[in-house]
Amino acid sequence: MAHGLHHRHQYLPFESADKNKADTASAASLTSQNHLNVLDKAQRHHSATHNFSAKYVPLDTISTNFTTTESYSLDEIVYRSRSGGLLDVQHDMEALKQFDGQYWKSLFDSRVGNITWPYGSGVWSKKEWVLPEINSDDIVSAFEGNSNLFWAERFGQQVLGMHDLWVKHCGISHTGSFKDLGMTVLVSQVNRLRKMNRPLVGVGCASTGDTSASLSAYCAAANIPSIVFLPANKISMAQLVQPIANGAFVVSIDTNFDGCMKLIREVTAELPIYLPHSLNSLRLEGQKTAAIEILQQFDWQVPDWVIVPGGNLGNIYAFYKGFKMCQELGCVDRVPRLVCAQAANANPLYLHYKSGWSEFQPVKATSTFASAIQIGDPVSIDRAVFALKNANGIVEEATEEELMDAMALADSNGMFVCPHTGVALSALIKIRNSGIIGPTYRTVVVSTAHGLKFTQSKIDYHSKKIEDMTCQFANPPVQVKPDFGAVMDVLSKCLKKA
Ligand SMILES: Cc1ncc(COP(=O)(O)O)c(C=O)c1O
Ligand SMILES: N[C@@H](CCOP(=O)(O)O)C(=O)O
Repeated sequence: MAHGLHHRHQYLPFESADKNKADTASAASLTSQNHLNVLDKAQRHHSATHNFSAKYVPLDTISTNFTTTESYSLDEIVYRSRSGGLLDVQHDMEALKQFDGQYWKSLFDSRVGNITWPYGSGVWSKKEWVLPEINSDDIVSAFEGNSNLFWAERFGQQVLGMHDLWVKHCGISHTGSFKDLGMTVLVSQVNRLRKMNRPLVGVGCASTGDTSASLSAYCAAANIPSIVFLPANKISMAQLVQPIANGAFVVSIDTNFDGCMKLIREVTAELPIYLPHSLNSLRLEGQKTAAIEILQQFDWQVPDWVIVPGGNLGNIYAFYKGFKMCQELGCVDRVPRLVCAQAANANPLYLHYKSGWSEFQPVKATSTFASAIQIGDPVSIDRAVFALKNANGIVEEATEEELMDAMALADSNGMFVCPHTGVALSALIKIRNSGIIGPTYRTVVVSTAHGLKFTQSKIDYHSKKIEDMTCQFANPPVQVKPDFGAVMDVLSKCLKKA
């Protein structure tokens, strides 16, 4: 039950007597007295009406510390500030600061593995920092998050001479990508708005394949219509079939992602269809929990570097925001340095960084095996720049050959990563080779989608069918006759090589 996709209250309400029993049971498994105190405090605190809240404010009021009275309730349907800039979700930090860092750390830790609705989700276990005011009954969740932080011991040592390298597998998730972390928040809020009789007939996105998969799954679970605009022939078959299977209205358009994005923005300006992109900062509230989760998984020790592949550029900001909130609320004392990694064929942020952050120029993104980040005009560019400037960040790029080799190397060391993770790993290889990342630095590479969504790229690589690519780590299967002698021959050759 804990791992199904739920939108109804399938667990007992927090205040009920049975819930108290459930809490007593889970509390019994907690070892420290401190945890018991925190659970107790949290329970009292939740039974009383808490005063945690959040609202939309213009992003530039945060990035420039400029004070303004412009703000919007999260129950409003608004994507842009009055001046046309991006919005951000701002939490009432004073209310959150009434509890110290130790309280929050213990509270979040106590909810890991809990089946109490909705806290078993890695996102909703941090509900107070995500969407504090939503009623748990309105939440649509697949108990997303709590993803594996993999110690890439062999890859780290053999390829990079590093012993403290980790891969955060955000793609091992309900629909196979990190988008689930944000989509549970967005679709839950849409569910709430529809219950409030807001005129929303559905939710509609443009997509390179992962946002659409996630949107259609969460909408289907909550019986909310979803519409997806996909660039024709530019996404993997596995990604294409996801929204089709989940009953979305799928429109294939003969353009690229940027063209689809422009169209969906025009359509949502005309029709009561909600826009679920990272342009909509609600999504990032869920995505930021991956950063908090990394800190939890390191027992609240801050890693030195975190490397994130970037496309529409919401996620790099979400990571910054998660780390920053932990610092501001006393859970940790600093934020890690961030790297945003782009495919060289879709590298507007990289070019902007290399120009010393002079005026941003979109690019025409060309075909890349990292198809989900084939984006030339990212909607969250301002967020990304803000995050990188404040996290002493770096932007790096990877050619097709570099990203495919890095993906193949990671796979040959026991992972099965997507090409976007290949982009991040290849950025790491470059930064490590330049000496900026030293051998002992604790480094986390964020893996954003499941490798099984991108098998065609692996098939092309291992069959050495890619034009102008050596495919140096290809491992094609050996064809053998159905004959014992022939099989023994190939085996003895293979064993000699080992
Ligand atoms: C698998 C995958 N990795 C990375 C990204 C980049 O994330 P963002 O658009 O938030 O930069 C995306 C989507 O753009 C994606 O689908
Ligand atoms: N990779 C994304 C592109 C859209 O990004 P979003 O985070 O703004 O929705 C996708 O899968 O569509």
